[in-house]
Amino acid sequence: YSYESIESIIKFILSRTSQRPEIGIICGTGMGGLADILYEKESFPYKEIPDFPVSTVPGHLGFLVFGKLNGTQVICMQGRFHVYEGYSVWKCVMPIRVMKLIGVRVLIITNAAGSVNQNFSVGDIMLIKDHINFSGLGSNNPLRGKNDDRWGPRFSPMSDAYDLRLRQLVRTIAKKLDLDKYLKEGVYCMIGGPSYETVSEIQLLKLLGADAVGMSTAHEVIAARHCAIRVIGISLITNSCVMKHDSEEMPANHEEVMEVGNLHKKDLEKLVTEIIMNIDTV
Ligand SMILES: O=P(O)(O)O[C@H]1O[C@H](CO)[C@@H](O)[C@H]1O
Ligand code: HPA
Repeated sequence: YSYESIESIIKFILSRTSQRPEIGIICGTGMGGLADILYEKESFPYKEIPDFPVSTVPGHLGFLVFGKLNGTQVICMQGRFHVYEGYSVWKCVMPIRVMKLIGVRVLIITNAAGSVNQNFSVGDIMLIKDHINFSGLGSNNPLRGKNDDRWGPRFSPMSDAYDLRLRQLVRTIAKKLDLDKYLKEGVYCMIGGPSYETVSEIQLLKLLGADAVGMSTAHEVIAARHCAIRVIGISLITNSCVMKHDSEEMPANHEEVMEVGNLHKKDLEKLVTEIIMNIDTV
């Protein structure tokens, strides 16, 4: 997508809504209900937006939702794009650039993830402090190809990808909401999927310093940071990864991932609502 092609998508969308949000949300698997915290909603099915990919994964509805929360305008992706769906990585992150041109300054990225850290439990919320972009380390990076400086520089730093002050805000809010017992902080590892990891792969990720694993987010964060959007990353721990060979533990499965997403939707809604209401303080 050229800069100009994103501009024409923007033209299509903005001619259909008067809302101009500065805060974005990406809903993880089973967390599409996060859009329910908004009122005066205007929803656009992805399939009706020119040049937009469509959602193909259960638990990802496929709507771009504009709405308000306590007077603050928000844009929400009810459904994200994964590389394993067959989309190129640059195509998966295209909506981030759409958000940028709409005026988004802060993006709250949520996902469902398996725990690698054995101190984490299902239902915990992991505030992402860093990521390991497993496939991106090879060369499957969303910024690969000709750089357009209107988005950002050729070489983009990532050592400060997960905004420190916003993380402090999330910690404070979690305490206030009495969610701090569920709040963990750690490193998210993005793998390509769609197969879940083998036991040896999980052991490898653990050695590398990963606390949770999933098949999304890192590429989105890279695209967001490239165009100077500040990022909050939140993983809901939906399953414990099997760490030992020949164990009787239940293997990862998408039904469980979606179910846990739904089960803890209220906690996430409370957290995200409070974040949005306080974001201007940082
Ligand atoms: O990262 P999100 O989209 O939340 O979903 C996670 O859950 C799915 C696997 O169950 C994968 O898509 C994985 O990335
Ligand atoms: N592995 C990879 N992706 C996931 C998992 C997992 O265990 N759970 C949710 N998304």
